Amino acid sequence: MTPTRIAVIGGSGIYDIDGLKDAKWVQVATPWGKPSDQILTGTLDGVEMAFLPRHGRGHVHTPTSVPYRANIDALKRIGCTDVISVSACGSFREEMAPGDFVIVDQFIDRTVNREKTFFGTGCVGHVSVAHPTCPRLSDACEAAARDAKINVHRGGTYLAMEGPQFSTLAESRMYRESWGADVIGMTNMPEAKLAREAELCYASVAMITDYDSWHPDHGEVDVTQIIATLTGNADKARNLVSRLPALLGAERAPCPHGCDRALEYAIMTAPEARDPELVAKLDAVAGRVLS
Ligand SMILES: CSC[C@H]1O[C@H](OP(=O)(O)O)[C@H](O)[C@@H]1O
Ligand SMILES: Nc1ncnc2[nH]cnc12
Repeated sequence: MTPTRIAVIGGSGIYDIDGLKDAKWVQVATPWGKPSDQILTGTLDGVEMAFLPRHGRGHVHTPTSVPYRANIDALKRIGCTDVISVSACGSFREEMAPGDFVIVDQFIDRTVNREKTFFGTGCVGHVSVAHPTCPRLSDACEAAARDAKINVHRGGTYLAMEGPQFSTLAESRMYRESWGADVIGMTNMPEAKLAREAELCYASVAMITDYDSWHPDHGEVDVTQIIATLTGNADKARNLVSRLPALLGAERAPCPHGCDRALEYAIMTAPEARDPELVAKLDAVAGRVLS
């Protein structure tokens, strides 16, 4: 058993969490640049917690400019073991209504303008993301949502788009009808891929704010409508997060799905061919297998 440290990455509308004991905002330096903001650390029910606002306090970063690699490195560097992403999303399903939460289990990555890996020339690694979210952590998120009386759907495919503009009507219909996506957002990729490379368990809680633009009765999505739904969603998300420490516990057994061992056989580059500079940058993310 090893100590649990739960990280929460807060999306649009969620810039802090309440109730942390010994709460302190800390700056974490990383070889991948500055994270989106300082990280709020503390304990909740005796479990170590870390909260990072994805867009920064004041919502400074666009979905494209979020420093995804620095964020995941920083969380790993301070000892986080589990990462829960809480994000605002549009829905492609009538039954996934604004105000509902979806515990996402698959992604379609349509982002094109982001750094998506910690690896590179001189240290090549390939991890599997066939199952990009952690079932154990997703179980805890689902249980927390049910305890908090949130209308929650287990499982769903999240289409990650580049943004920052919302989709055209033709794209919205294609994602829904041909591609089978359930929800749409702009940030869970490459975050989930990077969490896997960093051997972190990752779960995604999608908070539905709108029906994107496909729904004949709801017209096109706009930010005013999203913000109106976000306020209620943010309170529900805080309630969900407050229940996680009791469900996950202060000590954790190795992940039964292997998230914490994702790099075991992933690195292809022969030790003598590795770039020492890149290997040094990978100290937090891949130190377990590189040192
Ligand atoms: C405020 S609407 C669009 C914006 O909201 C979502 O952000 P996050 O995933 O961080 O909650 C969506 O992905 C867009 O970035
Ligand atoms: N419809 C939508 N498309 C993309 N990102 C979103 N975030 C919230 N609603 C969204």
